[in-house]
Amino acid sequence: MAKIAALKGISNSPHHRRRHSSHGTPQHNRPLKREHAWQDVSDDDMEVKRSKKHLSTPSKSGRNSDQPRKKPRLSAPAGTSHASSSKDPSLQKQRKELPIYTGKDAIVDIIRQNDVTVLIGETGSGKTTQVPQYLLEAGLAGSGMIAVTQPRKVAATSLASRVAAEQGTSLGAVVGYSVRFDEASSADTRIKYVTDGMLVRELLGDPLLSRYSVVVVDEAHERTLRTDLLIANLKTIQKIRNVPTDAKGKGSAAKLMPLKVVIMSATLEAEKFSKFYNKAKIVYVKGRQHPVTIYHTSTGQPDYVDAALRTFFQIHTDKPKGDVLIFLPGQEDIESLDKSIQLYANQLPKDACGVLICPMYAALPPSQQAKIFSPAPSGMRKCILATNIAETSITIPGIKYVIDTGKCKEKRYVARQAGTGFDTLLTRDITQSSAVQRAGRAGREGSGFCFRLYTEDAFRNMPLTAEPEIRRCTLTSSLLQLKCLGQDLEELDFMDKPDEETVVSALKTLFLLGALDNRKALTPLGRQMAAFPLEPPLARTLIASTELGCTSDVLTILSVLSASSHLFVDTHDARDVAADARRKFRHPAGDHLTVLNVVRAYEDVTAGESKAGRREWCRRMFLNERCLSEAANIRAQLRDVCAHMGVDPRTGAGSGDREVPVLKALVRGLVQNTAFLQPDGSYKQVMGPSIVKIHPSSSLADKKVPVIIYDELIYTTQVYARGVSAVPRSFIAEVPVFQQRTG
Ligand SMILES: Nc1ncnc2c1ncn2[C@@H]1O[C@H](COP(=O)(O)OP(=O)(O)OP(=O)(O)O)[C@@H](O)[C@H]1O
Repeated sequence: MAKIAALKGISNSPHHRRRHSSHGTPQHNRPLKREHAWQDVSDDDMEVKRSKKHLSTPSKSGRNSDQPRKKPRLSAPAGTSHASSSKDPSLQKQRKELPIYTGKDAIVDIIRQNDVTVLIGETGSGKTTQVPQYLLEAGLAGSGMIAVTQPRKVAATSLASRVAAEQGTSLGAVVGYSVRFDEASSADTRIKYVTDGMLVRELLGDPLLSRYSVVVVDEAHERTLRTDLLIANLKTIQKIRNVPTDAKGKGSAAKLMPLKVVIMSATLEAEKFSKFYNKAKIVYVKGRQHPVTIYHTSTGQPDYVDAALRTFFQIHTDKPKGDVLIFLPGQEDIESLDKSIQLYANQLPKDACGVLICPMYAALPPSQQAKIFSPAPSGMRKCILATNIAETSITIPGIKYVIDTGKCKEKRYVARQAGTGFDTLLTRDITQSSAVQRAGRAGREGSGFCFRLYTEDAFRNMPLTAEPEIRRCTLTSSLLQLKCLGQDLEELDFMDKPDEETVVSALKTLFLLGALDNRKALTPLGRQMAAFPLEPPLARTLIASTELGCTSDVLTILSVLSASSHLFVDTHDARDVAADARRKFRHPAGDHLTVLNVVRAYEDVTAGESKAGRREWCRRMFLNERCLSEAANIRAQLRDVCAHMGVDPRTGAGSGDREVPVLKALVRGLVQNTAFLQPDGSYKQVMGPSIVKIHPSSSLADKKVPVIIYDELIYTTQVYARGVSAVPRSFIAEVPVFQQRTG
């Protein structure tokens, strides 16, 4: 690889030690200098060990893989053996080289003998891809399916592709996946990678998860709210399904086979999980296939974006071939680093290896995220800039170097007073678990390197794992789902109990939406709301639209709100230009109807323009085409759900006055997000103590209107309302809960 000494300001001396001194955002025209003194800690780093193939359990009764199996294998069920003839030999060879392979028989035996197994194995040892296949091949799934849960969509879909390839079948046949708004499965599917949220949703229609004989809860250390809901429910389900046949009685559970639960992670408080499941068996898979050498900086790096930029170019200049994965907390930092790398990369000499930058964050649509898995063109080094979306489970081919800034964004419930509050994203230091997972993204196809932009002491002082989401996030949607299952959040057997304040807030929201009555019992409206894959306020809006005859328009608006990226492209420096370009879409009532105007205009353009033409139109209008195309997909799926529920999704399409019914429907769902104008020009929440301002990106930012409703509050220097519409006061008074108050 050509050296890049010609790059302005870069020194190529290998041991250039200097204290890091820069602050603030990267300055693009400042010369780039290497500034880290790296400390190699791989030899004594406790959590990432060199290859030692070994399997152990803490209990005396556990056998390791060298011992003969006690029980003969069960015969493989129909639908499993047919795949073997077309299995790719090189993939089969790779499977056999994984550390977990030597423990295969022991793992199968332990899972066969125990209702719940906690399996801990280093990153890359083969847990997620192999254990489900071992169980299927050994017949442990019987005639049922194996569900493997993942906290994130991208992991579920990419793992399903890999395992389908290992099984020699097409995706959606023996191996499939199911994530929100996307599914690939069939009657033949035996292993299904699912997001934890999707499995919780399945509970609503099938409370005993009767289609599954094994549920593997992967990356359980993340303790997402949905994982915790699932873990609690699996315990209840096992109590019903796993009793001896003669004690089951004649109910539907009598026909079901026992449910096996496997809890997996590389970084888990195993004892805590084991205790929760009545001393469940713990199995450790030791050893990793390829070593990862870990470096820490000798001093802290307050400007982590700048530090990442320097480290990337140190690697690019000095290190052999191999792609780079950089972990950053959020989209803004990713965009900033993207620009900086681009700028310096453009100064590389013509014969130097080029840089292909691939951003990766949740707001990118799945098709865009999938691009990170494609190989870089020859003569280029791929540099992926990712949030913690790429932290667990996934294998990104080609990644040899990881740069870990040590930062992440965490959702946290900000309570202003009992019963009111909102979730906001805060940047914070990561945990040891995250650091280990991030390092584990290297060393999956060969040896790897991880450059941590924090000191070894900082690593040792990090908490082992993050606080469970159930202790720090809004519980509205989960509470509604539990109510549909006839369960109470307050009574369910959770590993960690939620905060009382958060529970009160969720109960209050559901009561205001009409999902619960004043005895906290589920109403028919609440049950209807839970059937839509939408947050309760949006589901309430959709249901209101069916009564108000504007379902078609409301579906359009909700689809854009449910897309993972924002519709409007607003950079700080071009905000006025963007506002000018989009002026023609602006609706006097605010952002929701403006969104509707944009989608209608986009549909007109879609009808007459090529893909390139549409993209160019979006660029000129400062609109995010990815958001619009994703919204179109979501809309199609919501229409299907509506049709399934007997609601005509076309209601209101093309008819006259759209403004009044659409705003009324939005008020029904966003009733808790109402604020009144104050004499000083700010707005005061009607159902909370917060003083809010309209976000500068809103079409109402410089207007003073008496009453607003909004999609969300965000907390930066102050509390801002985003996605705002002006509504007449009379619309608020029409909401049943207000009528009850005044009546
Ligand atoms: N898509 C893929 N392309 C290439 N190799 C892959 C792919 N997926 C998995 N592998 C190989 O299989 C190995 C095991 O992956 P697997 O996800 O099963 O490990 P794991 O123990 O679950 O790791 P983690 O704890 O990081 O999720 C990887 O290290 C890699 O070598």
